[in-house]
This record gives sequence, C-alpha cells and structure tokens, in this order.
Amino acid sequence: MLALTLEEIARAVDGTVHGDPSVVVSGPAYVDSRAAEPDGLFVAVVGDRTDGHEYAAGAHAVLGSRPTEAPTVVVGDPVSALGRLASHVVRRLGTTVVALTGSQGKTGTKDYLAQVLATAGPTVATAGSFNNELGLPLTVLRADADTEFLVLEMGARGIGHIAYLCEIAPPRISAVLNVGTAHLGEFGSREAIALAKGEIVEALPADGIAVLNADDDLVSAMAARTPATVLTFGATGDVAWRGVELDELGRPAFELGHAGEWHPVRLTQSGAHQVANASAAAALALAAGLPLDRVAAALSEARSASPMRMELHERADGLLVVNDAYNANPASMTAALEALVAIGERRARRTVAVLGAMRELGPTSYDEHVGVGRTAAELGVDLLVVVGEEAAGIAEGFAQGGHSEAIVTAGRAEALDRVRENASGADVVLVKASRGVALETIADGLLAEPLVEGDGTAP
Ligand SMILES: CC(=O)N[C@H]1[C@@H](OP(=O)(O)OP(=O)(O)OC[C@H]2O[C@@H](n3ccc(=O)[nH]c3=O)[C@H](O)[C@@H]2O)O[C@H](CO)[C@@H](O)[C@@H]1O[C@H](C)C(=O)N[C@@H](C)C(=O)N[C@H](CCC(=O)N[C@@H](CCC[C@@H](N)C(=O)O)C(=O)O)C(=O)O
Ligand SMILES: Nc1ncnc2c1ncn2[C@@H]1O[C@H](COP(=O)(O)OP(=O)(O)OP(=O)(O)O)[C@@H](O)[C@H]1O
Ligand SMILES: C[C@@H](N)C(=O)N[C@H](C)C(=O)O
Repeated sequence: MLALTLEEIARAVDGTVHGDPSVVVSGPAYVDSRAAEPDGLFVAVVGDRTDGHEYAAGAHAVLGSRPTEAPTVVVGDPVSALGRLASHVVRRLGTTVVALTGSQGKTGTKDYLAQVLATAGPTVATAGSFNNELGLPLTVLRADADTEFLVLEMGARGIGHIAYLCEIAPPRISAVLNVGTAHLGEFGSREAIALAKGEIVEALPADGIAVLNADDDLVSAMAARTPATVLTFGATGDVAWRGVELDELGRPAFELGHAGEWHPVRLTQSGAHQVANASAAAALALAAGLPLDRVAAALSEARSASPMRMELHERADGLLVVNDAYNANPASMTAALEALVAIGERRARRTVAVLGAMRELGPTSYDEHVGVGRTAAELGVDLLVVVGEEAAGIAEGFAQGGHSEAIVTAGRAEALDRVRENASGADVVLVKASRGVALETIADGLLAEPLVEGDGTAP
C-alpha cells in the first residue's frame, strides 16, 4: 500500500486518531487478525459471530469504530471508511484500473487477465472472489506505486452496488461478461441485472474502453450506456474465436482472433465456457495495450488460480472428480453438465452428476431446477444424484427428460454414500451447487476414500 501515517489516513477517512498519529502504514489492509500483514492496517469489523475489535491487540495499526489497544483511527463505519481510504489511495497511484463483472465467469476471467497482464508489468488482482464493498477496497490497498495494472472483480446483488465500487476505484477499462440469472431473486429480473452490471461501463471516461459480450443481447446493448470506445468479444465479436476443440479432459484448444490476426490458444481449464472467459480476458488485455500474440501465449500458460471452479482430480482407481462446487446458477449448471458429458464421451466414461440447490433465484427457482434436470437428461447424463429437498426440482426435470429415476438424497452425507455405492473408477463425477450448500465435501470425500485391493470400495 502507499505509505501513509495514521494522521493522513484519519484525514482521508474523516476519522480520529487514538494513539501515535505518526505511525506509518505501508502494508496492506486486512480484516482477519489471524492473517495479519506486516506494517498493515487491521480493519476491525463487527461480524455475525464476533467483534473484530476484540482481536486488535498487537496490530500495527487499526481502522475501527472504537479505540483499541493498538494505534487506531476511529470512524463511524470501518467498511465505508475503508472504501474512502481505497478511493484516496487509488487516485494517487498511476495504475491502470481494469474492472469486470458478469453473472458468471468473473473470477475465472479475472484469473486469466491477471496472469496475462503480469507478463507486461506488476499486477495486483482480486484475491479469490473478493468483489464487494469490503473485498474490493482490500484489493485496491494491496497496490502500490510500482503497480502497473489493478484488476478488480466487481460483484453485485442490487442496483447501485457496482456504481459504488466504481466510485471507489474508477476503471479506465471495464467489461461485462454476461447477464444471466445469478441473484435473480435479489434483482427481480434480468433487465434489472443488466441495469446493475452496466454501471461498470457507465463509469468509464470518454477515453476509456468498454469490453462487451457481442453474443449476449443484454450486454451488447450497454454500448449505448457508455461514452467510452466499445470493443466486443464473442463468436461474433471484435475479439473472436474459431476452431474450438475439447481434449479428453474437456480443455479447449482454439484460435483467438482480432483485426484479421489469429493465434492458437490451448487452455488448461476444462469446459467450453472457458473460451468466452479467455476471449474476454484477451479483449481486456488488448485494451490495456498488450499484443495479441503475447496474450494468446499467456492464456495457454495460465493456471487455475481459484478453487472449486471445474477443479479436476483423478483418484488412484481412475475415478475422475470434477469439483465445480463454488456456486451455481442455471447457466453455470448447464456449462458444467456440458463439460461433464464432453469428458465422458472422450474418455468413454459413465457420467455422474451430483447436484444441489441453486440459491437466490427468486420465484422461478423451482422451474429453474426442473430445467437443469431436463438439461441433464437431454445431455445424456448416466446417473443423477440430487442433494437435499431444496434441489428436488432437478430430479423432476430429469424424469421429465425421459431418463431413469434420479437418486434423491436428504443431504451431503447420504449423497456421498450413494455415490460411493454407485460410482466406480470408470466414471467421471461432477459436483455442483450454490456456495451455501458446500458440496465440495462430497468431492473431498470421494477423493479421500481409502482404497482397498479387491472390490475397490472403502473399508
Ligand atoms: C467482515 C468479515 O470478515 N466477514 C467475513 C466473516 O463474516 P462473519 O460475520 O462470520 O465474521 P465473524 O463474526 O466471524 O468475525 C468478525 C470479524 O472479526 C474478524 N476476526 C475473527 C476472529 C479472529 O480470531 N480474528 C479476527 O480478526 C473476522 O475476520 C471478521 O472480520 O466470515 C464469513 C465466513 O467466512 C465471510 O463470508 C465474511 O465475508 C464477508 C461476507 C465479506 O464481505 N467478505 C469480503 C472480503 C468478500 O469480498 N467476500 C467474497 C464474497 C463476496 C460476495 O459474496 N460477492 C457477491 C456479490 C456481493 C455484492 C454485495 N454488494 C452484496 O450486497 O452482497 C457475488 O456473488 O459475487 C468471498 O469471500 O469470496
Ligand atoms: N462463461 C461462463 N458461462 C457459464 N458458466 C461459467 C462461465 N464462466 C464460469 N462459469 C462457471 O460459473 C461458476 C462460477 O465461476 P466464477 O467463480 O468464475 O464466476 P463468478 O462470476 O466470479 O462467481 P461469483 O459471482 O460467485 O464470484 C463456475 O461453476 C464456473 O465453471
Ligand atoms: C457466494 C456468492 N458469490 C454466490 O455466488 N452466491 C450464489 C447464490 C451461489 O452461491 O450460487
């Protein structure tokens, strides 16, 4: 972080210093004392389970809503003060702010983009999915005077969320990946989601660049909402792809093109949907001034940086587990099922889908779950295990799709037992549900399973 004294921080956030005002903060801000940063700023937040102020002792410096044993800048609301501090700092840095949003793919695209830009200069990017009013300022305050690119993932569950984040860190380049149905229950309609996501291009300056998905009508229409130059990505975009082929793990190889120039890309992440994310990252990198050949090469070198997104592991007996359990909405469920079937076809494996609830979908939630079940049947998934009553519609859709009965379980423990009974080393298993369902426990359980000679089942 830019080195600032507590006195300077207090001035920037309209706070009051309790303790030595000359203490210099040069490290990042953080919210968990168990992951303290040297010379950093501990942001004390009152949470659902405990009060961060209780853990301030020993901190180098604190931003909180009351004095602590450590040098503290006291403010009314530490989270909004953190936003003001980030806003103050980012305006003093010469870094290029690149922001992106969308209903799905933000983190994956951010991970691609961060690795591509890092080939051209020091880059700071959102850790994991730290993309809200707390996570974004924490990311900004990891940047310093040497940072050339600041890559910010921006999440939203309502109108104005992204506009607020753009006030903290105004982007010069920004992208909208897609408008799906994630958090539809919070927004009310896809049109409202589009209104919210488009705030990221409305915030651009006239000399900025808006990267929009040419294949998504709600996104391409956002061109009318920005003063910036528009650069599109997609099968029909300015930045396009052709010749997509999937290998036996569903990893795409394709040609990436722009302005008549084409270069090969071979991704190490599974799923045809990664092509759109990689192409969006390419468009953002081109907008930041990188040449297409370097972008294509860097995409092929990019490693998976965030867990539980199409995370593949093979067990000793050959069972292939696809842990895509970070979250779930209808579009990402469909993408994951398509990847599952693609792998099954290429490795001559039986396909097993272990699916739980998709949350925050609002009144159409049950129908959306039925739709996912129908998709699984139409794609030819061999065995479906449904986890929890909340996801029951998936089983109904599977039956409607003309497939044999799904195995419906009460919860994760029962589902793990059923998968252990029914899946063998010749299968590929997909595990997917919303974050709160935490189906990674099933993926972990399958991979942790001790194998015994003979029947290959756990003791
Ligand atoms: C403040 C905080 O850290 N919250 C996290 C904490 O929540 P909880 O209330 O349970 O905290 P506690 O009561 O346990 O502790 C209080 C504080 O004390 C600290 N502390 C505790 C013990 C100790 O020994 N030392 C300590 O210092 C502790 O660190 C607390 O600060 O834990 C939860 C479970 O792990 C976390 O989920 C919670 O994080 C909150 C939600 C958060 O906002 N985290 C951000 C850093 C973040 O960006 N998280 C992202 C997820 C963001 C997200 O969901 N994005 C949505 C869009 C959201 C739009 C937004 N505008 C909205 O309205 O929602 C999306 O879909 O993309 C992430 O984690 O990936
Ligand atoms: N372009 C896409 N189309 C459909 N599904 C996608 C796409 N990109 C990623 N996904 C899937 O969506 C899920 C979430 O991916 P990712 O974390 O990258 O999205 P996100 O937008 O960052 O999510 P969040 O809002 O929770 O941060 C994963 O299952 C991933 O495989
Ligand atoms: C965890 C949050 N980013 C998210 O994606 N929530 C939805 C509802 C999910 O978990 O599927």
